[in-house]
Amino acid sequence: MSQRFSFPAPAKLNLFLHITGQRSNGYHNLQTLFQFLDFGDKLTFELTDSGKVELLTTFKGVAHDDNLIVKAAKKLQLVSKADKGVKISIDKVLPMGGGLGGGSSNAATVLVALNKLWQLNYTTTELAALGLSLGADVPIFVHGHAAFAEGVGEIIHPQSPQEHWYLVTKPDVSISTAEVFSAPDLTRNTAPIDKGDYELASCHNDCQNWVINRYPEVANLLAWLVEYAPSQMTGTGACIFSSFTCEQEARYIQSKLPQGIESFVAKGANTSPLMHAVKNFPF
Ligand SMILES: C[C@@](CO)(OP(=O)(O)O)[C@H](O)COP(=O)(O)OP(=O)(O)OC[C@H]1O[C@@H](n2ccc(N)nc2=O)[C@H](O)[C@@H]1O
Ligand SMILES: Nc1ncnc2c1ncn2[C@@H]1O[C@H](COP(=O)(O)OP(=O)(O)O)[C@@H](O)[C@H]1O
Repeated sequence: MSQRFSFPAPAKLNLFLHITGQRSNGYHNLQTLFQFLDFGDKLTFELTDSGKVELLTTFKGVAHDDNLIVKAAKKLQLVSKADKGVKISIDKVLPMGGGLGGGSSNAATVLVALNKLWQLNYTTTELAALGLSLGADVPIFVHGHAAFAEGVGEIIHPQSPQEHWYLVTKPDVSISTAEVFSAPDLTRNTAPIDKGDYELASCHNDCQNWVINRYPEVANLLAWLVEYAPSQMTGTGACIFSSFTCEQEARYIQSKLPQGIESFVAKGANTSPLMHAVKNFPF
C-alpha cells in the first residue's frame, strides 16, 4: 500500500457578518471577520497512478461528483494537467450547512495538500483564485490567516482578533446559504466600516435576525446562551458560538446545555491548523 498523508480542514467562525449591498448578479457584498478554530475535519490522501480522483467516504445527501472535495481535486488536475490520481478519505466532524464552512474548508485543504503532494508549486494567490470558483469562503481557508474580508469574501486583510475559547452549538436545523441570501426581507444595507478602525463589540451578523424570526430552534438556543456568555450566529447559520476566556468555563456551560443540542468546545486560531501542517510537510 502506498503512503498516506493527512491534513486538517478546520472550521471557521464569522465573528461578525455585515451585508453592505447586493450586486446585479444577485451576489452580496459582505464585510466579515473570519477566525479559524483548532477543530475540524481530517482528510487523508493516498497517491495513485490511476489518473482518477476517488472519494472513499460517502456523504449523506451529496453525490460523489458534487462533493467539493472531488470538485477541488478535479479542478487542480484539469488546470495543472496532472496525470496522477488520488484516493481521499475524510473524518467528517463538522456539521454541513452550519455556517462553519466545512465544505469550503475541505476544498481548500484538497487544493493546498495536492499542490504539495503532486508537486505543482502553485502560489497561495493562484490556489485561492482557483478556489473562489468552488465557493466564496475557499480563498480564506487557502490563505490560512484570520482576516477582515470584503467583496464576496475574497478580498482579504489579515487581522489578529483575540483567540477566545468558544462553545459552538448546533440548533437542530440546517439552513442553506442560498435560502438566506435569496430572502427579500434580509438586511442588505449595513453601512461599510473601516477595516482599520472598528469596534468588534459593535459589529453584528445581518443574517441572525432573519434566521431567528423563522427558526425558533435558533431563537430559543440563542436566548438560552446569551444568559451565560456573548453569543452570536456564524455565517448564515445555524451554528452559534459563545465566547469564553477559558476552556473550563466553556465546558461548564456545555455540560448545562439543553438535552439533544450538538456542541463542541474549541479555541480560536488566527493561523489555520492547515498552515501548521503544511509548514511541517513532509511529516
Ligand atoms: C455567508 C458565508 C460567510 O462566510 O458563509 P456560510 O454561512 O455559507 O458558511 C459565505 O460567504 C458563503 O459562502 P459559500 O457557502 O461558499 O457560498 P457559495 O456556495 O459561494 O454560495 C451559495 C449561494 O449563496 C448566495 N451568495 C453567496 C455568497 C455571497 N456573498 N452572496 C450570495 O448571494 C448565492 O446565491 C450562492 O449561490
Ligand atoms: N465536502 C463537503 N463538506 C460539506 N458540505 C459539502 C461538501 N461538498 C459539498 N457540500 C455541500 O455544501 C453545502 C454547504 O456546506 P458547508 O460548507 O459545510 O456549510 P456552510 O456553508 O453552512 O458553512 C452542504 O450542505 C453540502 O450540500
